[in-house]
Amino acid sequence: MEAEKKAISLLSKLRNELQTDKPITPLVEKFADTDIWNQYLEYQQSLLNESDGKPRWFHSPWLFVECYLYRRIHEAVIQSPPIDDFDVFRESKEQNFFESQEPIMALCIHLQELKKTIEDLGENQLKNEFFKLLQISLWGNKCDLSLSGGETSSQKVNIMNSLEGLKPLILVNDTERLWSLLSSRKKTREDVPITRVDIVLDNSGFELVTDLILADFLLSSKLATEVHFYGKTIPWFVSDTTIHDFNWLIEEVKRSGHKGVSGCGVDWEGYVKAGRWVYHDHMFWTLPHAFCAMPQVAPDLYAELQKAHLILFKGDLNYRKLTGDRKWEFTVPFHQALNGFHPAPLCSIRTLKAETQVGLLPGQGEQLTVSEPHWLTTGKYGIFQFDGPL
Ligand SMILES: O=P(O)(O)OC[C@@]1(O)O[C@H](CO)[C@@H](O)[C@@H]1O
Ligand SMILES: [Mn+2]
Repeated sequence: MEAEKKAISLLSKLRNELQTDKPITPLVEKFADTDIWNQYLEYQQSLLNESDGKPRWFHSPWLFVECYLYRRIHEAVIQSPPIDDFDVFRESKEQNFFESQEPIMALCIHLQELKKTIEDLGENQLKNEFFKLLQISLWGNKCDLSLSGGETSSQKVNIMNSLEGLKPLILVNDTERLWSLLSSRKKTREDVPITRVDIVLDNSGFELVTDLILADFLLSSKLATEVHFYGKTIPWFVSDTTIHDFNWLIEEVKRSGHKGVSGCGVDWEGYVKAGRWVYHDHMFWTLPHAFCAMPQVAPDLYAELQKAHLILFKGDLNYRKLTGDRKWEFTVPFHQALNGFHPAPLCSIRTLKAETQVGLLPGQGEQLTVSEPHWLTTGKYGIFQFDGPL
């Protein structure tokens, strides 16, 4: 109880600093990333003129301040042993999973049925299934909990029946590029025995299920031979996936009373055990840096990503970090906005929840602004945006 009281008082102090626009203060508790965070704060300070004073909550770049908020929440917890490994968002993540039971069941059963005949599918049928599961993983990204302030944001209906209707909402659709990359590698499998797809995960709960279904399909269809996942090392943006969430979810799926569903859990655990699914932790994902800083800040992680043949970046926050969260013109090419970040061919799979979007056709963004002023932030629209050699 003493520890809880301490954590709560640190959190109220944090809330007060935020609400009254106090200066952003250095982190105090020694942790693996503390020095890097404090250096980044100094860097933000160095961007200001002397008369501007210190970085503050209402005046510093949103990406930095928002990441800092979640890092400070974590600091309040690690300063309060013995509850220093407590995940303050765990309950809402688990609730999201349980509230999405029906569509989860429908997806798992669909996958199990598909796998029974997958060897006999023709090229076009396989491609259609690939596109379907990609779209499910895209719309799964609607279900994050930070946009709804932690309020329930689960998936209630079976999304498979809605895909056709949602297609016009995909503003950039580079899925053909993903297909041609993976299917041409598969055709030359004898010369290229390994195809590695890396997935930089976003939210746990329903979205993670859609990502694991896609990852299972990649192996079952032989479009990939191994899938590597990246999650967060600390609780992050309410719903983001940690290793605990990843293992917990597989275990829950395995424990389902429905055979089709539990079969998925058994297969997924098997992939992990066999090393065909590999989960990686790295503190870089919970730093405030844009991804173009990765070669300097986390060269080991950059080198790991370079081993992939395709990297899928799930979600809105990853898109903001890919593009540096800048106010780009809508027509700036994605390649340019990546600002030198090209570890391997990559694709952002994201529903739009923040005001950064590049790679649109001339006039496309302006037209949307006229008809729907909030199109950038509601999560209604989505993109598959690819960058890689033609
Ligand atoms: O990365 P996700 O889960 O798709 O979305 C997270 C996110 O949309 O939630 C925040 C709103 O509170 C945004 O800053 C952030 O980009
Ligand atoms: Mn998220």
